[in-house]
Amino acid sequence: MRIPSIGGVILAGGKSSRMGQPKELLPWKEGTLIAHLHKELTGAGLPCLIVSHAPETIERMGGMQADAAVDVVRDQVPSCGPISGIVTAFRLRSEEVLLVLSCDLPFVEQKHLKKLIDYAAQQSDWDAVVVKTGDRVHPLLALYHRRSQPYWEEALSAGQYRLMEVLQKLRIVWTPPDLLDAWAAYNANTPEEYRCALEEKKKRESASL
Ligand SMILES: Nc1nc2c(ncn2[C@@H]2O[C@H](COP(=O)(O)OP(=O)(O)OP(=O)(O)O)[C@@H](O)[C@H]2O)c(=O)[nH]1
Repeated sequence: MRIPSIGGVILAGGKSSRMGQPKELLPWKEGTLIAHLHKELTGAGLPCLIVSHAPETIERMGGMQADAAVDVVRDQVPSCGPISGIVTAFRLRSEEVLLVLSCDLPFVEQKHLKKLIDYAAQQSDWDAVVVKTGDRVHPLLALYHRRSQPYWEEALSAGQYRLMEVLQKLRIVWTPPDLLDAWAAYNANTPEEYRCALEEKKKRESASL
């Protein structure tokens, strides 16, 4: 399916209660997790929208490249979980397709995003292309077509905030389990998972010396 335009979206409006501090602002590489994701999205040639509960903090602390385009906005309907962010992004952006990322993906790189986009372009008639690694699905590492917007809007108005329930209504293409490796979709939700990501990063750095 030809994809005329794609916008990148990072959801960073969660409570981070398991992490105990805002996950998106954890140190990562030369900056923060969110700056890393912003860099990978813009590196893949996509404009970037960040939907956050604390836009001022992100603009101040994110360490994002000053020259790259980024919009940081608040949820239009706050406190309803990732669906709030997805609806806000569809309302504010005009692209046909949104590449939606959670803010806690330390190992996502532009090569993964490009693979996902290339794969999606080869598929037809989808509302969503969602990453699957092994038997795990990753609805916040996914492409959503503007055709899916009414389903997100409807869920938000109905107070039904579970991503998987919306997904059940969409025409979904799941990526083949080997398109992206499990590390690419690894989420750091807890201090333990963040430590584990830091160890993996160190291993990779020493392997590349
Ligand atoms: N814009 C926006 N993003 C959200 C909201 N809730 C969660 N997210 C984002 O959605 C992604 C997945 O969120 P979770 O990890 O399930 O939830 P969380 O609230 O961040 O973390 P926990 O409190 O530990 O569950 C993260 O990138 C969150 O920042 C919200 O209300 N608005």
